[in-house]
Amino acid sequence: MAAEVIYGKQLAEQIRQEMKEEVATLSEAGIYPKLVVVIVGEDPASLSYVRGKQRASENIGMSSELMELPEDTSQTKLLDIITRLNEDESVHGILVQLPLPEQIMEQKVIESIDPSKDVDGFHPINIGRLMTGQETFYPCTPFGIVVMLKRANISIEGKHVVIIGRSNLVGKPVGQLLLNEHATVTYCHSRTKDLKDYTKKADILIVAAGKAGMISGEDITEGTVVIDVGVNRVDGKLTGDVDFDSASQKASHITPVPKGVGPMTITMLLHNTIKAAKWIHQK
Ligand SMILES: Nc1nc(=O)c2c([nH]1)NC[C@@H]1CN(c3ccc(C(=O)N[C@@H](CCC(=O)O)C(=O)O)cc3)C=[N+]21
Repeated sequence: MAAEVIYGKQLAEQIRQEMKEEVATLSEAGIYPKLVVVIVGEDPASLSYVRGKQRASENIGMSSELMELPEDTSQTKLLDIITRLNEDESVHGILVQLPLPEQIMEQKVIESIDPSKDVDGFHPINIGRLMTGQETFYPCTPFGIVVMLKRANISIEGKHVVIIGRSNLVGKPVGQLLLNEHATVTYCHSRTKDLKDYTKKADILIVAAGKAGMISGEDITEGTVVIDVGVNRVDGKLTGDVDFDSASQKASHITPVPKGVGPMTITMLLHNTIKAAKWIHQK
């Protein structure tokens, strides 16, 4: 049986339509959610992502500013800029595009962002809140995955979720979010022995390893839900970590790359920015 393809892109458009209305309502109340995206250097992939974020913000009527800094920007300079953005009351969300050039310590930058403007959900305070089951900004890709599962009517409670990848950006937080949703979670990674023993036992398999085509149909059992978080460029083309053609023969549901998780990530960034704007005005 061929899998049902979950098009994140379609879901994202639906959700963005809802958010567009919310932004309009907020603006009637004098609240104008604003996101600032900071990018250091000119990596073409990073530039293309941040342009996607800009476009998405504009499409829902949200104000979004892009700050492009030169590749050789010092850490001090970047931290100064973040301090100013933290203090600027017209700015609700701050996103510093990762990765950063090597003269800048990523963790230092992440921790300098005011947790109440950390729409990426990467600040240790927000990670801690996620771990303790509190309301906070959830990291966009993990959050997008959960919303996608829910909108596709896939139940999470009691399911065995197997995650491949343990990054701070995706693997670790997606496991935590799904644990909060009452899943049983197994983390696998590059040092896991006999990986296939785990992937075969998954009800929901989340592949966020950054290795093109590392999972194929023979690694899964019939009826598995397969979420592909890979963003790999192979011969200039964007491909996931899952071999779609073989995996979709066995999966019950599968997400494509592109048009799968990626558009949901951007949508949750917009969601978090709106949430930030509402929070600030509640204080
Ligand atoms: N501080 C920070 N926050 C991030 O959220 C962040 C980051 N840094 N660094 C890089 C990664 C990557 N990322 C993507 C978001 C959307 C798509 C996306 O929308 N992709 C489209 C296609 C885009 C294309 O064709 O190039 C799709 O999958 O259909 C991809 C990748 C966010 N990231």
